[in-house]
Amino acid sequence: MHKIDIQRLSKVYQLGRGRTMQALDDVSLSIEDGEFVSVIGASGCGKTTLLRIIGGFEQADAGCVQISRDPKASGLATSTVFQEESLFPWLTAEQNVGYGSRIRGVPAERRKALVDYFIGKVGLTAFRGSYPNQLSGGMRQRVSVARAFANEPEILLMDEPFGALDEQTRLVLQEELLKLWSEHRRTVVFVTHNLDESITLSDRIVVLSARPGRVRAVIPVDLPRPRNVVALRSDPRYAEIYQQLWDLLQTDIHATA
Ligand SMILES: Nc1ncnc2c1ncn2[C@@H]1O[C@H](COP(=O)(O)OP(=O)(O)OP(=O)(O)O)[C@@H](O)[C@H]1O
Repeated sequence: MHKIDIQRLSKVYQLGRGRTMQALDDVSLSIEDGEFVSVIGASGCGKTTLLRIIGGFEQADAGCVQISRDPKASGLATSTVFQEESLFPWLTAEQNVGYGSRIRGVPAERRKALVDYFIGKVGLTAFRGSYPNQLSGGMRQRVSVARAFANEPEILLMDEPFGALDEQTRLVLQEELLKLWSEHRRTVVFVTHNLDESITLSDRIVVLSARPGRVRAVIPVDLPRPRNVVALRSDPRYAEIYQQLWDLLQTDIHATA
């Protein structure tokens, strides 16, 4: 049984006055338990829409998404990390990280252990009492990642979580995410515009066509793990995959630029 089974998904947005916008067309995709899958494609091809439908934030017009739940799991089915800052500004870093488990009624002792652990894992123990506006952009995204893991979800949905960060911070956060993911295997669906990021992180990369998004190709990333986010780039296989992605994308990118 697949962890996520997406079958013949289509989405049409109603824009008013009878106008419509088809974002996705007949998208089918299966994602395995514990797999890290990235979704790339030209701007506006429906990547976020796909993620939002998987997360239950948006309804499909046709097709369906089936998530196979683990009967032993106590956490959420999905937890989402957005590109834009989604922390509660009136809560400290640790309160943000613990928010989901508090709402789920996780006992205080377990909640504290989860918060301590994940705040530590993203290197923010010294800043646990700081409010979001007292943290840098990179630190805020670390809090968002820690919060998502602390929700103990079966599936992590990540929508360009590092898109607004500078290159060095992005690399550091990619490395931290890879470490967290290898220690706490979750199924991850990761939307990005960044080809390097998709290769560095993923087991497979789903390339969507320009709008309406259709699955153009699914590229396996057969690079060994654990991966060093910088050293990986000198692997000849990395360059081959990059070229393959670029060849698939460039017609769409020229058409939509
Ligand atoms: N709520 C909405 N109402 C109407 N149209 C929408 C809505 N959300 C998205 N769209 C349109 O659907 C299409 C797909 O949008 P989506 O955000 O899923 O694409 P994307 O691939 O994530 O884009 P980007 O890479 O630029 O972030 C776009 O043309 C967008 O304008």
